[in-house]
Amino acid sequence: MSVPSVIIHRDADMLAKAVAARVITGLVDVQSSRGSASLVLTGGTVGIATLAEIAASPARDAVDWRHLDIWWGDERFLPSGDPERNETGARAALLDHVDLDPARVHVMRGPDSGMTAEESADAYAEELRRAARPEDHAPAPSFDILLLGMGPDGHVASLFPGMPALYDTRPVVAVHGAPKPPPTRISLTLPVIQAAREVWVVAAGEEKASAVRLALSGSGPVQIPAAGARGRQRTLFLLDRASASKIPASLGRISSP
Ligand SMILES: O=C1O[C@H](COP(=O)(O)O)[C@@H](O)[C@H](O)[C@H]1O
Repeated sequence: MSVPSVIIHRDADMLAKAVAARVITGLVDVQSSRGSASLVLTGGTVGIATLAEIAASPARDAVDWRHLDIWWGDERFLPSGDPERNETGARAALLDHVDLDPARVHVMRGPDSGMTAEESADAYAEELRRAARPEDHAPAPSFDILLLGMGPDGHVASLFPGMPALYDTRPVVAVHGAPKPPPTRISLTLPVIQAAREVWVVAAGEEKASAVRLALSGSGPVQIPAAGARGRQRTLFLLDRASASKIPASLGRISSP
C-alpha cells in the first residue's frame, strides 16, 4: 500500500476544480497507454462538485468516454432516480453530459430492482468479478482511480467507524444502521478499495479537520475508516485549507495560493 501524499487547495471550490483537472489528466494518461480506464465515483458534496467541474471543463473532450468504466464506491439503498442516491447526483452533474457506453456504467441497484440490499451487494460483487482481468489476481478489477469523499466521522464509501463492514473480506457488502441517512447502503469494502491503483480521498470543510488528522496519523480503519483508504500505487488526500487545518504543516503541500 502506498503512503499518502497530501495536497491542499485554497477552498472547496478550487479543490473541486483541481480534482476535476486531475481526474481528466489521469484518465487520459491511462487511456493513452491502455485504451480503456476505470473510475470509481463517490457521492457527497465535493465528490459531486468535482463531477460538475469535469463536465464544465473544455478538457473533458480529451477523455474517451466510450472506453471508460464507471463504478461506485457506495450507494444509498434507495430507488433509482431518488435525489439522495449517489447515482442521481452523478448523472445530473456529469454522466448525462458525456458520451458514455451505458453498458460500462455499473450502478449499484436499489430496492426498485426487487432485490434486498444483500442481493444487490452480491449482484455488484458478481459484476466486479466478471470485470476482473487475470492480471488483477482478485475477484474485482484494480481500479485506475478510486475517488472517496470523507464524512466528519472519517467514514469513506459507506464504511462507518466501528461497523462490521470494516472487517468484511467480501468485495461488496450491504450496510444496515448507518449513522448517516439513509440507514441502508451498499459499499465496497477495504480489500477492494486497497486493490485500486490510485485512491484519492477528497475532503473540504473544518468539520472534517479532526478526521483528516487521524486518518493521516496512525489511527486504525475501524476507528477512522479513511485511515484504510490507501491505493496500491498512489494515495492522495486532496484537501481544502479548512479540512487540512489540523495536520502538521510538514505533511501538506500547498497547491493553490
Ligand atoms: O453519505 C455519503 O457521504 C460521504 C461524504 O459526504 P460529504 O457530503 O460529507 O462530502 C460520501 O463520500 C459517500 O459517498 C456518501 O454516500
